[in-house]
Amino acid sequence: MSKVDGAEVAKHDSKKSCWIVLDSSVYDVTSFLMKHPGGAAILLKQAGTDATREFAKYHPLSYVNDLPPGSLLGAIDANTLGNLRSPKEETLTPLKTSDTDKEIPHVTLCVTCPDFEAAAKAVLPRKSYIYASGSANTGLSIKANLDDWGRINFRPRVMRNVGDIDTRRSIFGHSSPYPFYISPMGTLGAIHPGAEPEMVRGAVRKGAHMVVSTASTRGAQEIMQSYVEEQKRLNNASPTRLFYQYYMPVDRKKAIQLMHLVKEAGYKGLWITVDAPVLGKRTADRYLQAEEALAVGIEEEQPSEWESGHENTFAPAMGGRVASGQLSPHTTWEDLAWIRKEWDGPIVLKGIQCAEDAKLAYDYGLDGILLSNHGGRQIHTAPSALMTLCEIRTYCPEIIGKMEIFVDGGLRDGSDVLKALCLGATAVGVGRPFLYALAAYGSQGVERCVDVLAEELSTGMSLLGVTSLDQLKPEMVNASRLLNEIWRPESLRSRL
Ligand code: HEM
Ligand SMILES: Cc1cc2nc3c(=O)[nH]c(=O)nc-3n(C[C@H](O)[C@H](O)[C@H](O)COP(=O)(O)O)c2cc1C
Repeated sequence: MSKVDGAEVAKHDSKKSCWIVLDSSVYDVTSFLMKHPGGAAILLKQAGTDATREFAKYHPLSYVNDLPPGSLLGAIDANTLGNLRSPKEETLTPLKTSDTDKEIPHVTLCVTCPDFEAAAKAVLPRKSYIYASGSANTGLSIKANLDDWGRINFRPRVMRNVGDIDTRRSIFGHSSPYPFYISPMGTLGAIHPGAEPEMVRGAVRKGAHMVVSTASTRGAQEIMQSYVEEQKRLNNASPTRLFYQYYMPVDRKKAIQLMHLVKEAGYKGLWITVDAPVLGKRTADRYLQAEEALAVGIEEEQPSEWESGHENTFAPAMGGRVASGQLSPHTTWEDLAWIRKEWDGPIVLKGIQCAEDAKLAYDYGLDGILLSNHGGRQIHTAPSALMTLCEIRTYCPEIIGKMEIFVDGGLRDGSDVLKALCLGATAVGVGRPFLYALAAYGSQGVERCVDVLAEELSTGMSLLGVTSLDQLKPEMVNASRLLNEIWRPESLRSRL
């Protein structure tokens, strides 16, 4: 293939013809513009330029293999790089760029989870902050997540010799110093240049478990490699284990390939996300996309084929990739049978939002469920995980203690973890606080965030009157407000 001149690439800078350079190769992405799950605007902004640096924030290089056949035009002529266009002017003022020389408080000044958000907001580009903080529709789901932790009160016991506190908890037999773990979050390359491996290093140093997202910037094997290296540095002393969050590829063969790859890499459990058959309406992202589209001269961006969730020509092609965030609207409970054949480790359904599905998951023999509404990013006016837990306590209490039950969404104080555990949860997932800590301080921030939560947790235990987590009981909390508001069947039944 002949070399392509930078001046020629620079000419193809519109939606009629859009070329970009990635890792010294020139690609014609014109036919891919409307198929790109991240939108056409971001590609058009890079049209005629070397997009390698921007691309690496979001994707592993292997993504180029998923471009339509014939997209590769050849290698860029290295002597003509100066003729390339520079990316279109950033018309949206970033909050600030992600350079590390920005003034942010010293990490020790972060003493609560919200402090990490303030620090992250100061360093993250606007697009990244919107991606992280965003939620669905009018924001009522995320509001319920945040509020409901405060709608349960403790019922502390006193004079109980609480000098010696043990906060340990196991997840599928893997002990951790804490009953909380880092939730899976995609595209961490847009949050910190070290992306997922940087988060992993912080987790390993503190012994916290972490669930890795299918939509990670770095591949599943590379992330596991960073885990192995950090463990080695610590003489394999860290109890941290990595689990894998699984967005099911639409194509069965690719779905199986991905599962095998994840298993071989050493992930300890599969957390299948079931609350995202299609992407929720991420309102703040939509405003931004519209602004970006206008800035590059597309009046209105149609939802990409992938986003619309209909028959989907793109997703199957992405299926076998190590890291790709595709959603399959076709998954049903029946799929669990073949998944079980391919994956012999623990399986958790992530995104259970009512007692009926919790019971079904139990009947289908799942190892665990995660009560979650995806951090308020999927369905509008979703129940909080605590509300769903109260529903389970009321309508199918028999499943509590028989399978591992996790909750996530809106946890911002370590002592709140105790409320979920009193009501029967195994552990709590924490998302954004870790993401913000990573954004502002890298792995050091992740460590600090673990410390903040752990200290609040341990203090909370002493003040509640317990010394170990197995002493927690439902009567140690007053959950009446949530219990009063749970769903009631129209015809009275006491069990599902
Ligand atoms: C060249 C081939 C490309 C392919 C096959 C591709 C594929 C994808 C896929 C599958 C997603 C969905 C989420 C995920 O898996 O992470 C996505 C999202 C995204 N992509 Fe690309 N992409 C390409 C190029 C680019 C380039 C050049 C950029 C930036 C310069 C970019 C920026 C983004 C962004 C910002 C998102 C949204 C991330 C999010 O909100 O989660 N992509 N892309
Ligand atoms: C920026 C961001 C990205 C996320 N990406 C994923 C993902 O790729 N897969 C997934 O199952 N959940 C994802 N989630 C949801 C989290 O796993 C978790 O359910 C949620 O963040 C918990 O709420 P919290 O952020 O309020 O703690 C994401 C959440 C955020 C904030």
